[in-house]
Amino acid sequence: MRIEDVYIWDINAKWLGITPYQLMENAGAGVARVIEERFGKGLKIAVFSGTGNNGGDGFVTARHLSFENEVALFLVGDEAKIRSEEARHNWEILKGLDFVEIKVLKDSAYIRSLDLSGFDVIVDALLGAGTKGEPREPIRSAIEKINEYAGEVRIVSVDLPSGYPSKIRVKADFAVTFQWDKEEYEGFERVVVKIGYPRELYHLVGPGDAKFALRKRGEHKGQNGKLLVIGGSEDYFGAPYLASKAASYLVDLVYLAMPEYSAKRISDPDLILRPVEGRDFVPGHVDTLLKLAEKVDAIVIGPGLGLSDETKAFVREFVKHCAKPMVIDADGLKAVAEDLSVLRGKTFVLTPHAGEFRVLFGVGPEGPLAEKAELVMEKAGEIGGTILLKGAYDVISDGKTWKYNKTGNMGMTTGGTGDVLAGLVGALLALGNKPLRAASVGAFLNGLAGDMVKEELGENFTALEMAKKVPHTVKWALEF
Ligand SMILES: NC(=O)C1=CN([C@@H]2O[C@H](COP(=O)(O)OP(=O)(O)OC[C@H]3O[C@@H](n4cnc5c(N)ncnc54)[C@H](O)[C@@H]3O)[C@@H](O)[C@H]2O)[C@H](O)CC1
Ligand SMILES: [K+]
Repeated sequence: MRIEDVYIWDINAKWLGITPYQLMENAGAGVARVIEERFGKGLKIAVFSGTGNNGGDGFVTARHLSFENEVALFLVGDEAKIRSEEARHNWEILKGLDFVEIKVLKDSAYIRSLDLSGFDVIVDALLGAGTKGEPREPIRSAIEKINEYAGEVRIVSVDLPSGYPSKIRVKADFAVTFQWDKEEYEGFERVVVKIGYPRELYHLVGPGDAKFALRKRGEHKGQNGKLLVIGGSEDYFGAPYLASKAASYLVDLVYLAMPEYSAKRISDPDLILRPVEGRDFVPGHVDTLLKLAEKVDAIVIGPGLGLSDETKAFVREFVKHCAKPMVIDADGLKAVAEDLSVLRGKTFVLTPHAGEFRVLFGVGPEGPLAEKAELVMEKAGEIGGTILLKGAYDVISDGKTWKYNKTGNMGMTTGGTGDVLAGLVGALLALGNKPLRAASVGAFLNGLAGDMVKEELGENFTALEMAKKVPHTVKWALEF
């Protein structure tokens, strides 16, 4: 688990109803418990808090320890800077108490004059996962003051030694960190305490994943992703249009390559049409499209292509020579199913439903979620890419880990919802997301769009209404 996961878990935990207040209470209670287990009670304890949530954990720790210990709480910084609601809430509680001595320290010189020799334990809750760069004043002086007592006073850090990973960090006996050890933490002893997360958070896709996936890269035109959608045939033009329309809300430019015969049916100013001659895609179109592919960040290939041998040969030839991240969907899946070797060395997401999964791998995904996940993970590992298995719960795996998505509803069995999904996954790839996150968040937003449309129109809706809901799903996720 990485620090980024902490923020995704906190947001997804809130989505499940586990509030940041509960997490902070459990974090502070956990630190207090470990301190009393290790050092006993009736102690003189100094808690140093910063103005972030690490400091917030310190406020809770101070309150819990004050029940059977003498506690002094030093806030280092301006209390007006205490940012989060949960940290402020715990600060207000502390200020309302009488047995905890509180000092607000803003002046580095004063901090450097402190005498901490009378304390048995110092709790370091100055900086945590939100640290950026070397510790700045007055936090820096507090770190150096605490370090004067390393070896003679017990020093316990909350989450990580403040200042880490810079060299100017608290010399802690150990850190009490939360829920799991983090990959980035090393060089100091950690004690892990749980703070109330359910195991589902390892796998369930939520607004936390979406927030990280939707961070816009630059604000300049054309930096926020370019996507090429390849689809359509003599009989179908709706599918590639739906994929393109949905994607156009997330990326700057969407090129839509279709046979000219059906391209005539599309007139949407948001899309850049790139018709190719004829009625269906054939191998002769590969070079033209590979040239077009050089201009974009990701590709969706498959919606509405049709299943003629020529078209399937076109798909395999294109995939074999394409160097960009690809979503292979719908008829494109049946084309590559005939020769999976074209996927070797590629970056891709396959988006099969159960039937297409069976065509691809000769086995149907049955049974409970965990069994399906194992199968999807095994097949994704075998083909070296990411698979998004669509279903009541979508299951996504890159062969190393797996995710599942619960958004969506039965109204989405209507045609075209898979095209919207393929467009969203392609757009998220084009925004620079890795395939696992692009596929997971694509499934999440697609289902959310379906849920929002159902809210409005009931269960009879079209995929076009879903595509038009995409901006609302993005807004909801970013504001969550
Ligand atoms: N799920 C969990 O693990 C939980 C963790 N909790 C605690 O939350 C902190 C992370 O809180 P956050 O507010 O994001 O950041 P910090 O408190 O670490 O610091 C931000 C704070 O400090 C200022 N700051 C940042 N860098 C510097 C610097 N180099 N010098 C000086 N000041 C700096 C910044 O301006 C902010 O004011 C995590 O570590 C856990 O302790 C939750 O409480 C419970 C769930
Ligand atoms: K800390």
